[in-house]
Amino acid sequence: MSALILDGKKLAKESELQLKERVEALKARTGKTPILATILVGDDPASATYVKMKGNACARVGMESLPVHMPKQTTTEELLAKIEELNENPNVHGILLQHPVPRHIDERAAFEKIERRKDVDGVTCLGFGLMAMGEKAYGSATPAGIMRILKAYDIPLEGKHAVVVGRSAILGKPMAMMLLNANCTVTICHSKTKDLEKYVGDADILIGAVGKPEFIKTAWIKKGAVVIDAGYHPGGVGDVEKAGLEDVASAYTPVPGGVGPMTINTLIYQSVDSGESFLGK
Ligand SMILES: Nc1nc(=O)c2c([nH]1)NC[C@@H]1CN(c3ccc(C(=O)N[C@@H](CCC(=O)O)C(=O)O)cc3)C=[N+]21
Repeated sequence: MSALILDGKKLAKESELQLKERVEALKARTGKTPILATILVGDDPASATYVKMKGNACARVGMESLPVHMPKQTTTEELLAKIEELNENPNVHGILLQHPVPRHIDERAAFEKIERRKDVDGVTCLGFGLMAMGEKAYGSATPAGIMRILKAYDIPLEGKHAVVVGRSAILGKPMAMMLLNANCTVTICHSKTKDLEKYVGDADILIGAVGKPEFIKTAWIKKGAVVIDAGYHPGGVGDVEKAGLEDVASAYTPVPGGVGPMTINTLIYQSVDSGESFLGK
């Protein structure tokens, strides 16, 4: 059986063409460019790579990024002060704080400091709460990107059993709320779940969001399920076992080339939207 490949890389490319036009139109109208500030604290090489990829994506659509690199010994207070400064900078329309920050920093406090209108990565409690209530807010980039993939491929969601494996603040939890808002019946599984295989085996839509390489085994998955893999591990390994996946899934996101590119694209998409709302459509 050959499963449908949910090609996030292709969708992100297509979206970039549209965003480029919107940015050009905004520039023509206002003489200004949307600007995304990207904050990297410390020098984790993987995080540095992701932040660089986000800056490159800004450039491809004609936006600017304002990279802020802070040393690993930065205190919570120093980070909060930097975010406050970016909140007050009228030229900055979006703020990304790359997760994870060094352990001694209060990451939640830092996320919460981001002004609501500039929370284009959807990491604040207020943004989460509004989204969960079905109000307008920028969604957390990875789950919002996943929803855009499901929509682009017309994957039916209503009444389907969606199983989210993982419950992190910027992935599993918002993912569950987005799927619930799309009328899925949602189960959230996590490290303390007993009989994980049973839940995974009942999923029509399976979301791997645990952050453990190939933790979810192909043998557990129901025939015909739609499998979304939000895991990213060295060597192009996801949270879902690769071997045999295309024989059991009806559709799946590849790693790489699936959720990752749409995570970045969603950040850019929401940044362009924010730029438009600050500068005037
Ligand atoms: N505040 C915050 N927001 C995030 O959205 C966020 C974050 N922190 N911290 C880390 C995770 C991870 N993440 C990825 C983004 C793109 C790829 C991606 O595009 N990967 C390529 C492969 C890239 C490569 O390794 O060459 C792909 O899947 O095709 C992966 C991972 C965003 N995250």
